[in-house]
Amino acid sequence: MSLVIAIDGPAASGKGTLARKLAEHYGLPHLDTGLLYRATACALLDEGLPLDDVEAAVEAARGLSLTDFDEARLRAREMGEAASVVAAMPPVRAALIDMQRAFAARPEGAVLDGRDIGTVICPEARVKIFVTATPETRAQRRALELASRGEAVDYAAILDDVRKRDARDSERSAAPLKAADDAIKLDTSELDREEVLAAALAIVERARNV
Ligand SMILES: Nc1ncnc2c1ncn2[C@@H]1O[C@H](COP(=O)(O)OP(=O)(O)O)[C@@H](O)[C@H]1O
Ligand SMILES: Nc1ccn([C@@H]2O[C@H](COP(=O)(O)OP(=O)(O)O)[C@@H](O)[C@H]2O)c(=O)n1
Repeated sequence: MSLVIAIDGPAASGKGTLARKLAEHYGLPHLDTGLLYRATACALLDEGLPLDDVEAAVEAARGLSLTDFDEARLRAREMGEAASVVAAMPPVRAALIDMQRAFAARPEGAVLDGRDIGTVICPEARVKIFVTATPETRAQRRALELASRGEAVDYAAILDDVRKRDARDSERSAAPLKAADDAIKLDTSELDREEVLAAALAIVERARNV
């Protein structure tokens, strides 16, 4: 049986890092679904269009190619903000569903991370993990990440971004950020990357052996 692992959680909780490590461990393909929303927003910004231009956003979403992302650019601070604006529009989410489900349907399985993987994209996933950490921890991690990429960082502004994005992602009506009822919560505030991986592997192995 194929192994689909759904990882969800708020901004900078460590979803992507964990998803990458799990994918490597199990030899599965990984899709960071946040990049889809970031790339959609980026296409609008590049064309000088407003982020609330639904038609243009849907067209940009439909035209995305999974192998064609400029990650360095997409992971810039302002793209996270812009992504959460386009991600609140139901037609944009609808335009991205098939691509994500097709990825998850690969015969060997897949690891996907985002906000709605366990709830909407892969409700039948064998393993669902909801990764959390305090806003302060997440802001600190994101500040370190952006600084290491050469972005000027202001911890207070990043904490403010994290809080605003949590609110926007949780309060929207379309696929809001929330743990699926059958997701296992993993608080990473006090754990380093290896400890998070070890805890997640224990969760996956338990789920596989049920
Ligand atoms: N357990 C951890 N402890 C410390 N730093 C972490 C941990 N997990 C991830 N990070 C770092 O925090 C930043 C955000 O992690 P990332 O996996 O990109 O989060 P997300 O995908 O949830 O936005 C990255 O720089 C990553 O290396
Ligand atoms: N499955 C997903 C993934 C991301 N998103 C949106 O895209 C934005 C950027 O997602 P991301 O996962 O790249 O952001 P970080 O958690 O890495 O900061 C989020 O704030 C969400 O608004 C979403 O709505 N659904």
